[in-house]
Amino acid sequence: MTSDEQLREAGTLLAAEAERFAAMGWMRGTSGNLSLTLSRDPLRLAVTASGLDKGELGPDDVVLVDGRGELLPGDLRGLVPSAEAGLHARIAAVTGAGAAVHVHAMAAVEAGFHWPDGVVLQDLEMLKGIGHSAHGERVVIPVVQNSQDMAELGDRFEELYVRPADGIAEVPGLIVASHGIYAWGATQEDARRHTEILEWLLRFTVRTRAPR
Ligand SMILES: CSC[C@@H](O)[C@@H](O)C(=O)COP(=O)(O)O
Ligand SMILES: [Zn+2]
Repeated sequence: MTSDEQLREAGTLLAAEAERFAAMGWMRGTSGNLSLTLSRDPLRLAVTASGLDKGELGPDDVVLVDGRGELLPGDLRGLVPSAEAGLHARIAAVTGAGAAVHVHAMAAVEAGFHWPDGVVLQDLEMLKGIGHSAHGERVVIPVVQNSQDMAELGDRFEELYVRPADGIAEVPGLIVASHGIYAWGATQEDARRHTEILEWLLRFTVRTRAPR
């Protein structure tokens, strides 16, 4: 069972994370959302509430959702789960992530615009920060078309997701075209690191390789 106390603890953590991402300009206004996986069986996530200024969240601005991103009954506070809670839940279910971050970082949106079939990264030291080799490995950040239907977006994500195998790590990120990026990890610190490093990699790639 997930207690009110656990939810508040998650809220405290996610509010601090959101403030950090907002300060970087990646969660402008109400954009972006965050989740923590609180239990696996059944799948339960703490997810930021919808429509709030993500730079000003407090410990109570999270809700508990199920494996489809739906609000658990019994929460009478009138908060609505993030419109994208369903994709957070799918990412947690498919990848086993303990935390997921979604931001509208411009570099990710630009990269998705230039390379709608996936953004190829290679021979960059920062690739080590997402668990890949700095040399000689071709890493593709998948890009899916945007949708307002989270089940559809989840299916598009699953079609492209490659599980870790043969000593090769997963790619812990997904670009949603004309929208933003998701990144995840075992812990909130891992999800944050992946978000920040992916943003760097994408910004560098757009600056150096995008057609002008
Ligand atoms: C300007 S925010 C657009 C939203 O539809 C969405 O993409 C988003 O990132 C935030 O939605 P939210 O429901 O507040 O979690
Ligand atoms: Zn969004």
